[in-house]
Amino acid sequence: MNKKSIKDIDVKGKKVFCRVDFNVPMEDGKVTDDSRIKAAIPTIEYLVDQGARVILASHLGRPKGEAVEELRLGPVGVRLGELLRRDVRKVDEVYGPVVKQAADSLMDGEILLVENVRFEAGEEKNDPELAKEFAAIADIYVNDAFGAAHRAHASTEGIAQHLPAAAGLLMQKELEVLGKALSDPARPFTAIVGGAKVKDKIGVIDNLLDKVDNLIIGGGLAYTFVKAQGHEVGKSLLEKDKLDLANEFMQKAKDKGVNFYMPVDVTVADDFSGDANIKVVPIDEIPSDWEALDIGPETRKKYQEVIESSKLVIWNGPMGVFEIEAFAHGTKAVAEALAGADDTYSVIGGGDSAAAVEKFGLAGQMDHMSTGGGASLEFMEGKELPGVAALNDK
Ligand SMILES: Nc1ncnc2c1ncn2[C@@H]1O[C@H](COP(=O)(O)OP(=O)(O)OP(=O)(O)O)[C@@H](O)[C@H]1O
Ligand SMILES: O=C(O)[C@H](O)COP(=O)(O)O
Repeated sequence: MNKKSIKDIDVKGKKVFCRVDFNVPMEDGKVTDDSRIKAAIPTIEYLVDQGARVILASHLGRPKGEAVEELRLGPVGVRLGELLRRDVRKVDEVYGPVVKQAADSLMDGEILLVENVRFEAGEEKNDPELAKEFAAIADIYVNDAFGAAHRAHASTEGIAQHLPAAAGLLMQKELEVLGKALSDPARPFTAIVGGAKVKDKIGVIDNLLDKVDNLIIGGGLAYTFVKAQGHEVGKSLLEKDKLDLANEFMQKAKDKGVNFYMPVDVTVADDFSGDANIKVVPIDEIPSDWEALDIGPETRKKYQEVIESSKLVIWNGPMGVFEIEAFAHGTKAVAEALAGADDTYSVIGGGDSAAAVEKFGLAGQMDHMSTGGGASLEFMEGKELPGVAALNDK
């Protein structure tokens, strides 16, 4: 990584404004998945151990510039305190005199959590005045919020213009793992791209076709490719305006010598529900009034073989409607193959694939689970992330 990390700077006794991504799911005022909080702990502990005065800031949800009671960071602070086994002071303001006073009264190694930065309209507008307010309470800026690094907001980008700015340990790890995968991958290198729509994955497929040995397609987006190959897809998801693009991608794969894997059989249903009638059919026999909601057993087997023979796999997007048990087999088979393949380095590109892996209880067996959904997607598209670009070069 060519950006400064917290290990390159002296933080002792300094007030460090540390942007984290604590955008976690909550229910009834309790955090229901704390993986993103856990992922930030190494940076927070490092700062504490070095004697920094730590000011943590995060967004939660999309409150659109005003205070929303359910999106306060109180429960997040409580969970963080439990995980760290330390006091985490929490203020109910994002910036201003109360926050400044709390920050100034921190002793070395103490931690303060400010309120949800998206309660301020200036956050998402990257308002320079808000960025200056953030900078005014600290000596150093650390960005550990990889999940929000694709956003050019006041606490992810603007503030870095006013303070020495370095990456946290999570940010550093995400950039190193994803960066190495794209620039110097172990081979055979396989990408698995699934999810709902081709539209959302155009940049990723295009960029990965320049780099991978194998590209596996699954999920709802597969059926636009299936149709482009001349098969009927019934009521399956189809983006008619992306048929030419699907053909272009398949041609590009051929030109580049990339093995392009598509479903050979699918689970179809007569309704989008767990109670629907379902059956497995070959890919060229999808009935006109049925919908393909998962890859079939032959496809699972083939995809598992490709995974097992790969040295590196990047996975983004589920293979089917994994939220419904009957259509979760394909996604589960991919997750299990990645978990079981000891010689395969597995990178899960955040978002729904990460949620699926968590749901199957296989997270601990993956080599790298990205904490970024949109951010890892943009990274895989080859885009520069503003929250990274703004940090100081080494
Ligand atoms: N065959 C299918 N038909 C309809 N929907 C599908 C199908 N396969 C997968 N999906 C749905 O696609 C959704 C995930 O798509 P999306 O593109 O949002 O995922 P992602 O890229 O993993 O996530 P994120 O955008 O959060 O990173 C899931 O809710 C899943 O149910
Ligand atoms: O959950 C995420 O992907 C990040 O926290 C970014 O959230 P956002 O999409 O609301 O900017």
